[in-house]
Amino acid sequence: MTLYDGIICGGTVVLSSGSEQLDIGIRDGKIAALGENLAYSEQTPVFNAEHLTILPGMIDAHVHFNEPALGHWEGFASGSASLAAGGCTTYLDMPLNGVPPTVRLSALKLKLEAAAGKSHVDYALWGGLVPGNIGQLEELAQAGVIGFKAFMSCPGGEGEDIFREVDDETLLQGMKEIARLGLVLALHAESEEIVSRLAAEAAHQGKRSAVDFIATRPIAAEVEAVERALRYAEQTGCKLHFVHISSAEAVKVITEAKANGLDVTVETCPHYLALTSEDVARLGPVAKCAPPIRSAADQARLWEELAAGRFDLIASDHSPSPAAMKQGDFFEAWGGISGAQSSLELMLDEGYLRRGIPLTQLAAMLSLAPAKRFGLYPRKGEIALGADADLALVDLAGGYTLQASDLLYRHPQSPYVGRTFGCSVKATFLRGVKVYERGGGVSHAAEGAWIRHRASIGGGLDGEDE
Ligand SMILES: NC(=O)N[C@H]1NC(=O)NC1=O
Ligand SMILES: [Zn+2]
Ligand SMILES: [Zn+2]
Repeated sequence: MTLYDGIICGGTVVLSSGSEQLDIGIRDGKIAALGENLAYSEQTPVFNAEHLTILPGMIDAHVHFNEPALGHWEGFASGSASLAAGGCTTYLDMPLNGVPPTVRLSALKLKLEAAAGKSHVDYALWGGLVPGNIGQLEELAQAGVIGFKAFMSCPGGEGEDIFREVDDETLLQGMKEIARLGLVLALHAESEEIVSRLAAEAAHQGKRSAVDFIATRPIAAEVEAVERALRYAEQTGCKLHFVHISSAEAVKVITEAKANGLDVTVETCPHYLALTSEDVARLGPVAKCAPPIRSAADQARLWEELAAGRFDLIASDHSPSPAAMKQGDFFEAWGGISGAQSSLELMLDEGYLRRGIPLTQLAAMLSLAPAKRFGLYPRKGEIALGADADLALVDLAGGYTLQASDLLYRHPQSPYVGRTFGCSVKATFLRGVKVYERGGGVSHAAEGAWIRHRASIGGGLDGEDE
């Protein structure tokens, strides 16, 4: 009889080819068997997943966990616990808003030290492209960052050693270097010229409301930045990934660039799909982010783009701050939404239950595409023989209303508190080990490991990658 370390029985398993009712046999943290009525011994631990749907664990390509230095905003322990509770098994931590930002090798080492032994799920790290650090990119790539991130508009934050937006020359030369290194450049695409001018005008006119803030960051600012970056990509051959795209207009431009042969991918976030500008006005700064959340009509067009398959991936852009910074004047408040724990449930609720978008299509955006784009595939990204047994077990009929006390963030704030979901994550498995079960919470052990970009294994830095 085949021996397994564990079996998950009777769930509806979302494969890349469609959903099937299958047992999953796990050995050495990997998926060792997928089949009906797998045979196992009396000693084998069994998790009964009848009535549950099993998706590949989400890979959240975009979180800000703030360590080193700003662990009181969010940390690896609390942030990763919230992800585990939300069905996410791997995350990609952005090179900001911790201090120092991950823009040189010494900072990457500090980031790794801050993360070691604290994460409940696996993680990979982004490096940053900022003015003056092009000479540092190669070392970061060799050490195993999964790509680089740059801001085309001011990222906010205060202090000396903080992440800064790129000027056009840095962007162009940085793209040349990143093309040479063969990695992807992720871009926050908003035109600094447009948004800073509009913000100054609004301040001058005493405009302070949520609606005023949204008007300072128009869709045109996103489209202009996207178009400029695509021109540079054409010149340099650099692979691009547009993070948190908020408008169908920008998607259209990116789709055309893909058709012209550019290697470019596009992400959106659940908040652009689940909230509208009216919600932002009602909720206040807890729903402030950049680019801002747009009108109901704009949101409907985003869903059309998503249903048509024109978004490559979905990520949370979890960018929290202490509660005091998410209150008061809308323009002064921190820009960033806490959403890490709710991404998968929001996409299943709004995408599958309400709009009938197939589970396989959602899983492709939530897991497979990020794994492929950022060098984690085939180890991660889908439920397949030989892959890590990273799984989200979901009850698609098990609705609930989110309470602040459900949130595992460092600061339990979220624009989704009070929202009723039609489904819920019941359990999360990381490399075959149950790390979360609804009602029982997140396991004490923090066994999440650093995963380096596949192409860098054997490169510069001694890591924990197995
Ligand atoms: N600095 C930072 O995390 N900014 C993020 N927050 C947000 O709302 N958009 C971002 O890019
Ligand atoms: Zn951003
Ligand atoms: Zn971000």
